[in-house]
Amino acid sequence: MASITASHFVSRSSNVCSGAASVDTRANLSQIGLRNHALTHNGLRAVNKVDMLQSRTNTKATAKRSSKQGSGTEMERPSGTIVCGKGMNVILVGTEVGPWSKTGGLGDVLGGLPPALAARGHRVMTVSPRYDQYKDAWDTSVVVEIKVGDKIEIVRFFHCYKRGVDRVFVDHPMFLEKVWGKTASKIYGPKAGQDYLDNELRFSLLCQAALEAPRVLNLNCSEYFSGPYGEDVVFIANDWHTALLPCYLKSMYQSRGIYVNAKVAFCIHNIAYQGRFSFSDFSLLNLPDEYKSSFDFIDGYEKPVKGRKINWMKAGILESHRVVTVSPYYAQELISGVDKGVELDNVLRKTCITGIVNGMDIQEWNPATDKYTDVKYDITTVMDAKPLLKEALQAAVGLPVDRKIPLIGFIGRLEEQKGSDILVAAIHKFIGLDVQIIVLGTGKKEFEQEIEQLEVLYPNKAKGVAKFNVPLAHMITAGADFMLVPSRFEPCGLIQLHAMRYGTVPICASTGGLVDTVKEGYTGFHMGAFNVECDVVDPADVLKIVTTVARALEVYGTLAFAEMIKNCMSQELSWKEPAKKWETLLLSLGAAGSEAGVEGDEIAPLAKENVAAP
Ligand SMILES: Nc1ncnc2c1ncn2[C@@H]1O[C@H](COP(=O)(O)OP(=O)(O)O[C@H]2O[C@H](CO)[C@@H](O)[C@H](O)[C@H]2O)[C@@H](O)[C@H]1O
Ligand SMILES: OC[C@H]1O[C@H](O[C@H]2[C@H](O)[C@@H](O)[C@@H](O[C@H]3[C@H](O)[C@@H](O)[C@@H](O)O[C@@H]3CO)O[C@@H]2CO)[C@H](O)[C@@H](O)[C@@H]1O
Repeated sequence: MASITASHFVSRSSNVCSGAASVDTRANLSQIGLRNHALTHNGLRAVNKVDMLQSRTNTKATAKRSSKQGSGTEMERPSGTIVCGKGMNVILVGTEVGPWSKTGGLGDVLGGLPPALAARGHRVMTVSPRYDQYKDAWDTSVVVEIKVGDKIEIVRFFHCYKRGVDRVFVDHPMFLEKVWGKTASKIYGPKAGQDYLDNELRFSLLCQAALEAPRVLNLNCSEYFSGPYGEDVVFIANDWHTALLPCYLKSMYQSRGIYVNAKVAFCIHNIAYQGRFSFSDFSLLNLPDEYKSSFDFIDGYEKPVKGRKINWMKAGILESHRVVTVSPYYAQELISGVDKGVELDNVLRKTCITGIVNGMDIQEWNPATDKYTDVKYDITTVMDAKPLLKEALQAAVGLPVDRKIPLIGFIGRLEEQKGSDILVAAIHKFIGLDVQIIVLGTGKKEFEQEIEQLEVLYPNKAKGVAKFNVPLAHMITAGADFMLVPSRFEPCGLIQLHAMRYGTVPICASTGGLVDTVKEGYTGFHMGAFNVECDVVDPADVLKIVTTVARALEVYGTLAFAEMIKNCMSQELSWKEPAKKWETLLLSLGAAGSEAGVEGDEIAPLAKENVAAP
């Protein structure tokens, strides 16, 4: 994408728009274009060879489900039992789902939000590619044929049930053969900045498979739900890779009386990646011509081709029933102008966009139980534990071990978005202070080389690790005193949430979700907003980092600093509140079968397992 080059720019939930409310622009169009390959009840041939899951059918659960659908007898509820199955059938679709596949925050969200929705009584499925031979996911033996480009592809579904969520994995060589063994780095292309040439076909296949999954998979792992999800579902499509889902929903299914009540919420995790391709590629998507206008896009850039293009994200925004992003402040930024809206600001102004701040996975990121750290702690023991964890971290990366020296961490994808280039320029200026810094990230080669140079220049003060290293990410989050987040733009940001839960005080740019989640002087230090042009390191931004780091170091070790650590740790940062907001939003779409999920004691065991703070 152009630089925040064409690219990139420019309360916890809010709606912003300047035009009419989100409208389903095609709801009344009668669709033609039946697919020209084998069709059965669902428009695709579902070959349900052996339904291995069927053997686990739970009749009690079936009865509960039936009562929800009004076709059975309401079961008597003994007091104290968990009541689920009154809520929605929610299907989240995405290219990453943590912990199975993750290159960054998208994987975290698809990992953490679904269990929190399940804990509110909804039946929840994720659909994502099977990039690896996941040990915990079984072959359902359910196979469907899907037309992708001009070929019929055979797709198999794998499945596991974890933390109240059906995790469905779409198995096809376009995913497994390319990515096998490299889930953290090769999902989108052979290396950072380089995409697979067939990404449009890969993600077309994902979207179509995701539309099949609720209808063809007979899932019976849950004690509370059984059978296929059916057609009364609401989809959450995530980022440009899933933008075809609402288009296929209408053109292939609703036009033929299938999924008539189904709805789609389209969630933007990062508007910098939009899926812009040659205009002629529209023919690869197998969509009726009347959809062309939703994809039609002209920019001034030459990549991937000069001039007129198709833009997947634009179509996702226009064809979905609701557009969401991952923080209210980012929602405002997106409609503020062409820079921050990355040329989709005008489209978003028309459709409306709602911002809901992400939560974080408080099971994976828990200082009291973290499997990657030697010393466990909570808010009562943090001041004793952190110096020990700092020493362990210093020793692990080869910096001089000294618990008194303030230590700054950085974790992130090394893309322009994250501002690692601005940070490196600032390090040259502040490294003379009494401070150490550890930078962890992977991404663009030039940025990886920059961070790796740090230890050459400042062997006793700085260390750059160009690896995707989850244990080290946890050690930095626990052992550092400060977490630097110098993002040019940041839709929400999870790094600062993880940091605060570990009592590591963020020093952050004032953009996107960083504005919504970090309070100056109370839970962190704000540097101000940075220049969003990605191809310049603005000296003014370098200065902002240097002066704010100096300001933070002055507070380090004082009573005020201890207070900030406690403020950080005493916050509710889990998915619990965001899940409520998502629930309200999804219910407002009126997907059939929707009822508010149950809350409190009745679902306590599930809720505890999924979202409650230990
Ligand atoms: N080298 C490395 N080793 C180990 N772990 C690493 C790592 N580099 C990154 N990570 C991990 O990846 C995740 C990054 O999450 P973020 O939300 O901060 O950013 P990202 O830009 O990827 O996500 C986008 O989507 C999310 C979700 O909506 C938004 O919060 C965000 O603003 C948006 O840009 C964290 O869990 C972090 O620990
Ligand atoms: O979870 C981390 C992020 O994952 C997604 O971003 C990926 C993006 O969607 C892909 O298209 C690709 O981006 C490359 C882009 O296509 C290419 O033209 C060039 O600009 O390089 C980009 C980086 O390689 O990879 C991205 C991950 O690195 C998701 O869309 C984001 O929201 C997440 O932040």
